[in-house]
Amino acid sequence: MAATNLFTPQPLTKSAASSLSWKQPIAPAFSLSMKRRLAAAQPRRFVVLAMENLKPTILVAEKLGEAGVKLLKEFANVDCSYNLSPEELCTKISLCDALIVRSGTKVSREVFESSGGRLKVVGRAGVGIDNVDLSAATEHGCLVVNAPTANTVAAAEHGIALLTAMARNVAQADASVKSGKWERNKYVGVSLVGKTLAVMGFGKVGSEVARRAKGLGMHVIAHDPYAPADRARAVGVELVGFDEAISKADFISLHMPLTPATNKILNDENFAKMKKGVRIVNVARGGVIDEDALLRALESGIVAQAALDVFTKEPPPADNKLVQHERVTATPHLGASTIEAQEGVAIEIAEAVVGALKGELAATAVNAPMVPAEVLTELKPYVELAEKLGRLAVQLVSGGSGVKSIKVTYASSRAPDDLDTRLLRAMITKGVIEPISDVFVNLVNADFTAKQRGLRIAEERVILDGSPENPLESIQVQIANVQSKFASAISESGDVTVEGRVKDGIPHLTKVGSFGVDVSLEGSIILCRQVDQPGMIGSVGSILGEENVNVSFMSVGRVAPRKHAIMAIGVDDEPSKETLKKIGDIPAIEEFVFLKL
Ligand SMILES: NC(=O)c1ccc[n+]([C@@H]2O[C@H](COP(=O)([O-])OP(=O)(O)OC[C@H]3O[C@@H](n4cnc5c(N)ncnc54)[C@H](O)[C@@H]3O)[C@@H](O)[C@H]2O)c1
Ligand SMILES: O=C(O)[C@H](O)COP(=O)(O)O
Repeated sequence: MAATNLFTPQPLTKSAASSLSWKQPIAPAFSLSMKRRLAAAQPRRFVVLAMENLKPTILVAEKLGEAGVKLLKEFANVDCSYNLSPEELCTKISLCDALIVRSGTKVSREVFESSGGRLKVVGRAGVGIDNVDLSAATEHGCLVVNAPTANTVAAAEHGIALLTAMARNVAQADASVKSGKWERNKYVGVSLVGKTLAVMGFGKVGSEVARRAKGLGMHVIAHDPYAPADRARAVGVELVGFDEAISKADFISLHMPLTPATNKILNDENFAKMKKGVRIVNVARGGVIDEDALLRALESGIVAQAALDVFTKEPPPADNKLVQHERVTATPHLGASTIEAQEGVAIEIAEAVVGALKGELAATAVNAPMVPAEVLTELKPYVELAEKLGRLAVQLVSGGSGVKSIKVTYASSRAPDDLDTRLLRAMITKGVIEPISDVFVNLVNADFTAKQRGLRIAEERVILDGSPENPLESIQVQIANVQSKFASAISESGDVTVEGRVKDGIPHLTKVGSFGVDVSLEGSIILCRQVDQPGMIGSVGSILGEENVNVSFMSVGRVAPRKHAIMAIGVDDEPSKETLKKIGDIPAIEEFVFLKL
């Protein structure tokens, strides 16, 4: 079975994409067979150029460590273009399959819109993804991945560097000495030992800062509404409420992401709650501090000093009053800038982007479910089954019926917690939406697209007795409140119903309406309802045979002998209209439908 590519996103046009299967890795699928064909047919120079063009293109818009660029080049054409204006980025992006940025590039909605559907992955070479419009990425089915771990230590070390440098006026004293002065009394500092440090945001960087600050003899408390208390306890840190943290602290170090909830979280109201003479370090994001309020707090003496690596606008304007302030130490967003961190980040993001372009699920996906590789391997045939059932169900609906409500029933012997259905739901959504629209659906945009189209998908689990060896016994897809072009597809519940299961790793259709069938879901399917009588299989088979349509499978499901039956015929080729008409003209056939998988 081909590798499952869960991220194959929107090619430029749907017709151009029809040859590209959801399950084919983007570049390798092209390159292997196409390269061989080109090599056989074309002069050598042309072949090289053609092969280059078949590789995906990755735009690296900010400086990335060499090791990462090298990794990217093994897989793709890499365009390293730094300092692009927003307009230049929008122009270039339509030629790129992936984009890699750091914090200096705004990946706005316009970027996704300008990509014309070609952009499949945005890689953020670092942690903070506040410079990427995640909603726009999701709406465009574009995966966003980041490199969340490789710069943690660098950021924590920079936080500690700023803390100690600020307390001892290192930057100010250095500038003074360089200007020829010797001001020993002016730059008397404060000690850290025994002082209380409030770490705001006890995640990766925050906990590393806490660990180091404890080593400096500080009393460390932390505030993080989402951090587990045992993780804090393990570092010897007490988790406290926001007000308690900021009011008890001699030093405050910020380590939370910039979100609507943390935007300007240090504002006039909260500065007023702080101890007079508090010192503040920010290596998180400029936006978590109201910079005007900080200036006022510095002027009023509430804040004695601040050390800032990040600013609301980067770079800050040259006359920025905070940067110019005597009691502020400023660095140009250097938290992640060590040789070691940049090499690590570059490799981490290159691997994530290449993996995503190959269709692998990224462990650092920001806007898609992260599914462990072993779960994905196990679910692979069920993922295929889910998409095909969606595709079949929607093709059974009469035009104009308006598909609005889908019920999916998963029958499994596993406990509900052991079955992650997000992938399956996404693929059913893809199967249902794609045949009836121009929208391309993937794991990233499936839920969004369903919601946007007013499509409700209800999921139900049926827990079976038996061995939980397989993740699922069957998947049933029902579309409610619709007419069917094949009346027998309506089950007793009144819904268009199809059900399938995986047998020996191959998806099978096992039920249509209330009729049991058994056809492997490969190629296409003809469904006929007939009066159950001898010779039917032969009649249909010979019409198809005369037209050279290869039959892969046939199965008959009936309510009772000599009553109604459903014949499901798997075909490798699409029969002509005339052939289908001849089948329809067989007197015992009451209705039939041709369904493409
Ligand atoms: N200056 C730099 O170069 C640099 C380098 C690395 C990271 N960063 C920034 O540092 C921050 C932390 O990075 P990280 O890798 O530790 O991320 P992380 O996700 O591991 O940790 C962030 C923590 O903040 C917590 N949090 C969320 N909302 C909060 C709130 N309202 N109040 C308190 N805590 C809250 C989260 O629960 C989480 O534990 C991010 O903003 C990141 O962009 C900056
Ligand atoms: O969020 C991050 O990873 C840091 O802010 C680093 O940003 P940078 O990659 O622009 O240095």
